[in-house]
Amino acid sequence: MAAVIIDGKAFAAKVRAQVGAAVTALKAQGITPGLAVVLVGEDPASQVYVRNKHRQTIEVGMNSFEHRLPAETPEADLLALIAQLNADTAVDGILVQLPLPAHLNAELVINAIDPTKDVDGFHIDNVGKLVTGQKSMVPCTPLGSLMLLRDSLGDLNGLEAVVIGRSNIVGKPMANLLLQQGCTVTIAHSRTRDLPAVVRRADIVVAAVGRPEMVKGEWLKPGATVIDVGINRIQPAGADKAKLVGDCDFDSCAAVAGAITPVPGGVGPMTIACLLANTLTATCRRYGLPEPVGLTA
Ligand SMILES: NC(=O)C1=CN([C@@H]2O[C@H](COP(=O)(O)OP(=O)(O)OC[C@H]3O[C@@H](n4cnc5c(N)ncnc54)[C@H](OP(=O)(O)O)[C@@H]3O)[C@@H](O)[C@H]2O)C=CC1
Ligand SMILES: Nc1nc(=O)c2c([nH]1)NC[C@@H]1CN(c3ccc(C(=O)N[C@@H](CCC(=O)O)C(=O)O)cc3)C=[N+]21
Ligand SMILES: [Mg+2]
Repeated sequence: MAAVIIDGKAFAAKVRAQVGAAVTALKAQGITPGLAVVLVGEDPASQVYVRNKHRQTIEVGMNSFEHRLPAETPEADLLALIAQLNADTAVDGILVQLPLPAHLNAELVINAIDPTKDVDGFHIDNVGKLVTGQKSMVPCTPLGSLMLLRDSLGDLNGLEAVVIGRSNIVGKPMANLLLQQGCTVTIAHSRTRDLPAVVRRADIVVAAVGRPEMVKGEWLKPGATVIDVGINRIQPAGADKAKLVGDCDFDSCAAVAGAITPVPGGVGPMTIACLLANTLTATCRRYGLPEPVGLTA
């Protein structure tokens, strides 16, 4: 049996429609949510994401504020911009695109953001709240991945989950969310011994590695649900155009999995949809309004 292909692009469109409807209702009360995105430097991939975020922010009816700074921007200037955005009443959400140029201390910069406006959920206050089960802003990629898993599988209690990757932006928050959902969670990484054997026990595999097509179908338990977070641009031999692939070898995995997200069209679109959902959530909390249903963890 071939796997169900999880349509993240379609799911993300539904999330954005729900966000858009909520924004329309807020605007009728005189509130327009605003998202500020800060991009330092000229990384081409980052430019594409920032452009997509801007377009989709406008499409759901929010205000979008873009701040593009030169690669050599001094840290003090970036911190001053963040202080200004923290104080700006038109700004409900702030995202600083990562990675930052090497001379900037990303940890310091992220922790300078007002945690209630930290729509990436990377501020240490939000990380601590997520780990201890307090209400927080949840990182967009893990939140979007969880929405897809709950839609595919329903109740996740008792399931074996293996998260490959232990980064602060994907692997660790994903593992914490799955733990909260009642999964038995294993976090694998570059030091893991016998990764195929670890992956084989999983009902849920989340691959966030950054290695093109690394996870093979033979590693999977038949029927497993596979969330492929990886975004890798590769140059296939003989082809003239670069191609986007995930961290999973799609064809061999789809032959064994029960369900799998494609790349593109899987987790990527959910990440941006959840960024908008988090901006809406931040706005509702700020005004003491009820939070949107189904858009938080
Ligand atoms: N779809 C989306 O919206 C998003 C996609 N991404 C993509 O997800 C992927 C992961 O991103 P990110 O978490 O930032 O990446 P990082 O490079 O920060 O982390 C990668 C993790 O994978 C582990 N790893 C590397 N090689 C191996 C290996 N051979 N076996 C097992 N584990 C390994 C590393 O282990 P160790 O810690 O030991 O070094 C590390 O924990 C990338 O492809 C990125 O482009 C990222 C963000 C959003
Ligand atoms: N502060 C911060 N927050 C982030 O959330 C953040 C970041 N920095 N830095 C970079 C990563 C990466 N990321 C993606 C978002 C959307 C797609 C996406 O929409 N992907 C499309 C394809 C897009 C394409 O063609 O390149 C898809 O998978 O279908 C991918 C990757 C967010 N990130
Ligand atoms: Mg406003």
